[in-house]
This record gives sequence, C-alpha cells and structure tokens, in this order.
Amino acid sequence: MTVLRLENLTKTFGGLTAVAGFSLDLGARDIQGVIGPNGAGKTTTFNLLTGVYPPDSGTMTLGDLDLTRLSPDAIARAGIARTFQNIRLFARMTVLDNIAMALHASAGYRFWEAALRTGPFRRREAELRATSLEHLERFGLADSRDELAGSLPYGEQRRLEIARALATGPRVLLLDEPAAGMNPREVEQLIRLIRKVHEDFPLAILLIEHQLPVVMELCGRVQVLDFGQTIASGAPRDVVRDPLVIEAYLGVEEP
Ligand SMILES: Nc1ncnc2c1ncn2[C@@H]1O[C@H](COP(=O)(O)OP(=O)(O)OP(=O)(O)O)[C@@H](O)[C@H]1O
Repeated sequence: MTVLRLENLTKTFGGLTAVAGFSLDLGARDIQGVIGPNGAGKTTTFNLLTGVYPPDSGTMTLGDLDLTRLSPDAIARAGIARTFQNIRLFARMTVLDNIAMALHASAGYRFWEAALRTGPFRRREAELRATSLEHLERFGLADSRDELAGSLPYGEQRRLEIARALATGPRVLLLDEPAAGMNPREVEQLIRLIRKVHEDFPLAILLIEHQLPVVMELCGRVQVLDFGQTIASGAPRDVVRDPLVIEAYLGVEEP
C-alpha cells in the first residue's frame, strides 16, 4: 500500500531547474533512497515535501491527503518528519527537553492554561516528561537526559535528532544525509539504528545519502538524480552498475 505519492514535482529557482518531474511511490513500510552528485536536487526534493517551498507543478499526497499546498506545520501534523543534513537540535537545552519540546509542539496547549500553569497543564507536563523519558530509553539515551544536547558526541546527536523526529509518531521519516561526517564505526551504528527504527515503528523511510554503502544496506529501491532529473531507479545493486549513474558520479565519458 502506498503511503506517499509524488507525481511530477518540478521546482525552478530563477533560470535553474533544481527538480524536474520527480515522481515517487513510497510503500507504507518501504525504505527507499535518493542519491546523486552535489547539486542534483536531493535536498530541494525534501524541501518541497516538507512545505519549505511549494512546487511549481506536480502533486504530493500522503494517504488520501493532498499535501501540495500545505504549510510545513500542517505537513508535519499530517505525519511527515525529517532530520537535516546539518544536525538541528536545541543545543543549549537538555536531551530530555529536546524530546519534550517536540511533544509539546504537537500537544496543542491553550495559551492561558500554560500561562496560569493550571492543574491540567501541570499534569500534562508531568505526563510529557514521563513519555519523553520512555522515548529516550528506547533510543539508549536515557542516561544522558540531563546533558545539553550540544555536548553529546556526534553519533549520539544524530540519534537524538532521529528520536525527536519520531516522538510524534510520523508515518514517513525523511533522513537527509544521516551518515554525513561520520566515521565507518559510526556509520555501522547508524545503519543498525535505522534498521531498528524501521522494525519498531510502523513507518516508511526515505533517505538521501552520499555514502553508497548505507543505501546498499538499507534501501529496497533507490532513485538517482542528476541536474534535477531522475536518471535511474531500481534495486541499489542494479542502479550502481548503470552506465548513466557511473558517468554522473565519476564523470566518465561514454565510449
Ligand atoms: N533556495 C534556493 N535558491 C536558489 N537556488 C537553490 C535553492 N536551493 C537549491 N538551489 C539550487 O538548486 C540545485 C539543487 O540543490 P540541492 O541542494 O537540492 O542539491 P543536493 O542534491 O541536495 O546537493 P547536496 O548534495 O550538495 O546537498 C543547486 O544548483 C542549488 O544551488
């Protein structure tokens, strides 16, 4: 069953076509990848999908819901969560508060309840902290709950960012180059983490990645972008042998 369908998305900036006719069907339990050289349009695709900018043309649907013109907030509420190429955490807040903030944002408090700190508000605050702690436990981060997020080692910051994205129960998780800046040991741990997330949570994952081993290990299907165009798609082991893909990556001239 398809959870996310993108049809013919196009986005231009001035005279530059960043994404040209991008289409994708993501099954409810798929892990799919998007790869391509620098500037190929990968991050722009995620920015369209999360409502950072509207597409010039094309449609995006999540289940029965048309996402195409929705705001980033509405798209997040509908069930699409993401992480960023450069980790975005509240670095000066504690690990626990980073999760609590994500839950808070989706809890929908009324302003006066929060301002007056009424009984129901305090009760929900306590519940929120308990839920946040449980969530941290699942990700092996409970012992670091009182540390500042910015002081965690890089691999754990990435884990916290993924934990935060999952706190509100999304149907689709977008990971933008999760292995960027990681050493081989951290990459191994990340692959295990993403596998476990996929086993434990009922969601689909769409992954942008430069490091091919990550894509080869995790993705059932991969799409290759070059100058905004999809130049190949299919099983990772077939796609990496495609002459067009080799040329795009290595700049090899065809004979
Ligand atoms: N907001 C913007 N305004 C103008 N041009 C943009 C904007 N965002 C992206 N671009 C351009 O669109 C093209 C695609 O960029 P994009 O960031 O999507 O590529 P990418 O595949 O994610 O690259 P990288 O691997 O380097 O992150 C690039 O030429 C980029 O300069």
